[in-house]
Amino acid sequence: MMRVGLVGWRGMVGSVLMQRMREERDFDVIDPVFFTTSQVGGKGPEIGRDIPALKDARNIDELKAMDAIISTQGGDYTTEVFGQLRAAGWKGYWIDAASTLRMESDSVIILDPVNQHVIKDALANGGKDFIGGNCTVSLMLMALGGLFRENMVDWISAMTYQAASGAGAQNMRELLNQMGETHRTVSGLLDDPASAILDIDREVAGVLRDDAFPKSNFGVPLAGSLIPWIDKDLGNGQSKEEWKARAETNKILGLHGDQINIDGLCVRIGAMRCHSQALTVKLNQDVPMDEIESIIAGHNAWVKVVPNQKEISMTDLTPVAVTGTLAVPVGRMRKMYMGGEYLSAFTVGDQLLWGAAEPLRRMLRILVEAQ
Ligand SMILES: NC(=O)C1=CN([C@@H]2O[C@H](COP(=O)(O)OP(=O)(O)OC[C@H]3O[C@@H](n4cnc5c(N)ncnc54)[C@H](OP(=O)(O)O)[C@@H]3O)[C@@H](O)[C@H]2O)C=CC1
Ligand SMILES: N[C@@H](CC(=O)OP(=O)(O)O)C(=O)O
Repeated sequence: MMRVGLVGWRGMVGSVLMQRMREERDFDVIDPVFFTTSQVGGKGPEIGRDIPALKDARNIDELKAMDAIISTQGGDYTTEVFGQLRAAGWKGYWIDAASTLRMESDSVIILDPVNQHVIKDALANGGKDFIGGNCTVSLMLMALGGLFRENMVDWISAMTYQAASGAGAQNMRELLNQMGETHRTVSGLLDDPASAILDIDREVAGVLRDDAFPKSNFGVPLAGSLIPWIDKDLGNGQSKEEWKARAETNKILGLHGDQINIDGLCVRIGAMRCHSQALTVKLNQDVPMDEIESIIAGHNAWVKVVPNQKEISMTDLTPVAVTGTLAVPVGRMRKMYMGGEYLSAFTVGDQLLWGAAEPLRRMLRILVEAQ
């Protein structure tokens, strides 16, 4: 059995990974070794059998004994350890959720329902570094994979509505604290049916703008508001999150020279762990809607076409409907006034599942099956 080192398993992405690996009985087909940066000698996660005490995630000799390592520990850890490991002659497979190595020429960005061919080619050519994609990009490709497979996409504009979880566990907590604090301020007025809504609104605006409002993680209020910037400022008017859409999509699809243009605006909203995106797709040709829907629906087992009707869009095409599931609904699809080649679509996906953990465990399965 492959000896697989797991680093970052108790973090938020790592915990979702552990849950999925237990559900899919992945631990039955590997020999797992759990690492930590802070609790060496401590107890690892429950996987249904005895496992050794936690090993030191900075001990290169211990890491070198692994056939594969999955890291959900974060980019700083990857930066610190990966180079040392390779320099020490380690030839194992490195599977990582962090963005650090994504655009390296030796790396493949993994999303096997979309790019199994790219992954298989890399393995056949001795590829060892398999990196999970940006959550927003992976979820967009899971939704529209059929259009890409049929080479129907000319360009896409993506307007995103990204959940607090993308910023980390502390940010999810902060969002809830912000919601609670906001409600607390006006709960007396809310209880009084005779109170004026504009008085309530004034109180809410006051608390959101108060210096004491809990915002140390986001820097600004997210509850009752939004944040129209995610990740670094690239200095050209674009955020790094926006830059990833084109760069990563083309790499995932194995296209060279950024053949497909994708650009847009990335916005943080007060959802917990589902990212949503409003997409304008410029098709290469005017294809009838029923054909488009069947191409999209037939691409993978998780994408679900939601009819473009009010009721079902409100129930099935939301973060609340999708959270904690692998389903990737795509709906609000119609041709736009601009012409038959312009398709509008809206999609939602759990950014901790397909957006982070799921592609990693599936890559491990691909490696196990290739043994
Ligand atoms: N959040 C996201 O949406 C996405 C994140 N990623 C990548 O995954 C990386 C990890 O993200 P995320 O899982 O959110 O990070 P977390 O902060 O939840 O966990 C990272 C590490 O922090 C340590 N840690 C310290 N205190 C605690 C605690 N109280 N509970 C749990 N862990 C603790 C653990 O390491 P130890 O056991 O060694 O102390 C853990 O593995 C990111 O840096 C990013 O590179 C990728 C895609 C999406
Ligand atoms: N930046 C994403 C989360 C993330 O971790 O992205 P990346 O893996 O590309 O750094 C978000 O904030 O929603």
